[in-house]
Amino acid sequence: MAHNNHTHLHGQDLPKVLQLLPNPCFALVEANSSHKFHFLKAWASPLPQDQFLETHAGSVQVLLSSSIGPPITAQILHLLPSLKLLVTISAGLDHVDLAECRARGVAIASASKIFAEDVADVAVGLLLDVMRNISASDRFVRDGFWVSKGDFALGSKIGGKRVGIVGLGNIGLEVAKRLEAFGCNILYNSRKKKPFVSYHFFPDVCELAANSDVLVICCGLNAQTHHMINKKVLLALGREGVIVNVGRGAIVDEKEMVQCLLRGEIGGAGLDVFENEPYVPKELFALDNVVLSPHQAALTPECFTALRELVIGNLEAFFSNKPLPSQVENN
Ligand SMILES: O=CC(=O)O
Repeated sequence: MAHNNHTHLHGQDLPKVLQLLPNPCFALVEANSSHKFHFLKAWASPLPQDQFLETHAGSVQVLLSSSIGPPITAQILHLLPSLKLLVTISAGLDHVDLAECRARGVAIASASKIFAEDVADVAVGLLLDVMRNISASDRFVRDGFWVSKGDFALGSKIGGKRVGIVGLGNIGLEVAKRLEAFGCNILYNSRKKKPFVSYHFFPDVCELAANSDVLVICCGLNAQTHHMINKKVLLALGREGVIVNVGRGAIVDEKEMVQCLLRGEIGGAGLDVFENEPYVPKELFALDNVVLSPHQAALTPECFTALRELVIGNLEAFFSNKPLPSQVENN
């Protein structure tokens, strides 16, 4: 095809990066690197997605994705036989068919290192809030009850509490570091014992719950962790026990958790993630021992800037055959 628009021709010649859906973070990436990469937007094409992918099947080596929106399925990967790299702007990988990526030799770069500190801050914030009644106290004061009713219910001390971290990855380690400074005793459950930490390891999550005052869920969602925090684990955590979830909603059996909270079988919950977002079980709205947050633990402007740089770094590394800055293991 003859091109007389030089800039346009130049753009077409740049390495291609595919996006299936619009995303504010992809827009930031593009704003800073449109001179280096040609961003193909399936969502902006009049063609149906499958047809758009077929049109570019031979040339697309990189796909940008996020955990919001439709998953990266075997069917999508099948339509992209030249794909070599999936860059996801999430820490979680539960939206990706990892086995299919493995089978096709598609490398994955994620954002888990970037989000770890911010997510850990929110995990600790939720823990403090539930245990010291911060949000509930705020409502108490605003509603004028300090004047009309007097004292508010006591919270419990943070120092000395046994905190069981489920998933000692980037996020879990940051949670542990922060809560150690509060004087908590850190325990954990993970796929494998970590040789580089001295925290007590529990191979069984139910045992961990039975030995913890608080469980902080920091692991990824996969077939093994789906509903891993079931009724048995919740009952083992016990009447005073608090659950904090900054992983994925479906790691906890949400229906059982709601029942346990309603029956007083666990002490409280601080939740940034839910099974059916953005829908939150309504029963939770009336509970003062529950703190709710709209899956925003990772969302800070600082994080977005770092994320933009990380994505561009991965794209540059890939197209110049260098090691990827944030490749994840997919064995
Ligand atoms: O939930 C957010 C993420 O996985 O990054």
